[in-house]
Amino acid sequence: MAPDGLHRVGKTQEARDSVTPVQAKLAEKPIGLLEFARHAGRNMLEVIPIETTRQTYLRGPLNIHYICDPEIVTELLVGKGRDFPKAKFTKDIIGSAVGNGLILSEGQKWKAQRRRYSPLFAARNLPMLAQHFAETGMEMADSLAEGHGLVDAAQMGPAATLTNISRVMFAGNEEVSAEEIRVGLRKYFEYITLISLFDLMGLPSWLPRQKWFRSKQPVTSMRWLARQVIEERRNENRPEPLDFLDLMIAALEEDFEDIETTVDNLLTFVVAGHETSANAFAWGVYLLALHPDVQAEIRNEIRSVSPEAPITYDDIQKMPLLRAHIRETLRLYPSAAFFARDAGAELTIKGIRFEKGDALFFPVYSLHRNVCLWESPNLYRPERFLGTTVPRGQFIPFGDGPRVCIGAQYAETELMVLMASVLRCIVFSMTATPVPRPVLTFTMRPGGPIILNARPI
Ligand code: HEM
Repeated sequence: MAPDGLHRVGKTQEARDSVTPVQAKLAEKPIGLLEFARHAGRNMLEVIPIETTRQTYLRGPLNIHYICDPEIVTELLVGKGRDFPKAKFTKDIIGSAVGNGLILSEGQKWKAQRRRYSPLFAARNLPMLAQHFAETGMEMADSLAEGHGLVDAAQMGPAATLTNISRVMFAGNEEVSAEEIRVGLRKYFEYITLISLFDLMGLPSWLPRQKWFRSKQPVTSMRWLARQVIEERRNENRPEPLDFLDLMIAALEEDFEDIETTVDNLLTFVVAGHETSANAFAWGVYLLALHPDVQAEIRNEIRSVSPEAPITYDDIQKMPLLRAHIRETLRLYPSAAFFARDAGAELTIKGIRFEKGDALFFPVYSLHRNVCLWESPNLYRPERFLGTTVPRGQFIPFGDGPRVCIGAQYAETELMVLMASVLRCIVFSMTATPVPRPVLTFTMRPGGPIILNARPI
């Protein structure tokens, strides 16, 4: 323990602080509505004012509020504003892909679904899910060991989390092949990544969107595939749940949910859980390549717990440094870098007045790098999350309150198992290829390839 009570990891703090991980380019000057629409569809980070990293509250144009004050964040997400609906534009953007599932539904419909699905994500199911994640992790480690050379971290993440989804949600079907699912999911993700400018501008939903012309075929096919998978598994009548889909079907049988809502939720979990975890994995590997000293310490931690056998849920409970690394990764690169609510009623918090209908923006990227809240916010310091508690509302990669991410523990388990499986036998290092800035469309992802060296030990 260092004299100031903080853990220090690896080399001297100064040596590590000399490297600043890549940052987003936020808007340096106020942006008009047309410019907003032009940039937002390409990269939403470009329209978030840079002041949001220097002050904790900013009044935007029209009825927009940018909120980075932890107390206001908490009051809006957990306190008086907790029932405010998701922003209408979120629904316009992803509604056609995920329907009225858990992410987008409101009121009684949302409550019933949250009650139904919460037990699926409970801690008791995580060891079973971890087994599937470990299988993917071992395969990834083997293929990296064989490849012996340059890798694109931005591609490794999506490949691994897509395999995990196929394993825990679509596995074991005879009628629908794994290849069909893989191709279907890829096209489906291409479709939802195309955020429509009109959606962001809040124009009427009957105006044509660019993505309509790209055809809704991927969504229709994916819904059809999901329905097939559910029906087929339902007919199997498995005595015990072996994966996530079994758990969903048990909920369907016990609670008489209609099958279309189950399809909505299967796709909701696929959408919410694939790209988010994939990006975190990519950024996490990049940060460790940038900080070889921390990488070596984490590797020692993993190997002292489990040198060879598949990583289990119990194993990752004994890896505090790896957990701190995942949290620091999600602070610097929160996959959900921005989310929003529409004020459902008039409310005053800390002297700031929110009118009914106002747009409440939570620019998580800026909150997590705000100079008023964090020491050296742009530097990678996993020890921030070792033995210290961050004030509520200051670190919200998974949101907070009743609509907090239902998959938060699933995601942390997935990320830790994948990282542990790979890091204990592969060393990542930087190359001369520049690292792209983050880009935010549906989630915040690397704006291009992150080329690293991967060397087996
Ligand atoms: C690193 C990975 C992940 C991140 C950063 C993340 C982030 C978030 C955030 C910030 C929210 C709240 C949004 C809001 O309040 O408007 C959310 C909600 C949600 N997430 Fe995640 N998520 C991740 C992984 C997952 C996974 C793996 C699943 C499922 C398998 C999932 C399913 C959901 C669902 C269903 C909701 C909506 C919950 C509700 O409204 O009741 N997420 N996520």
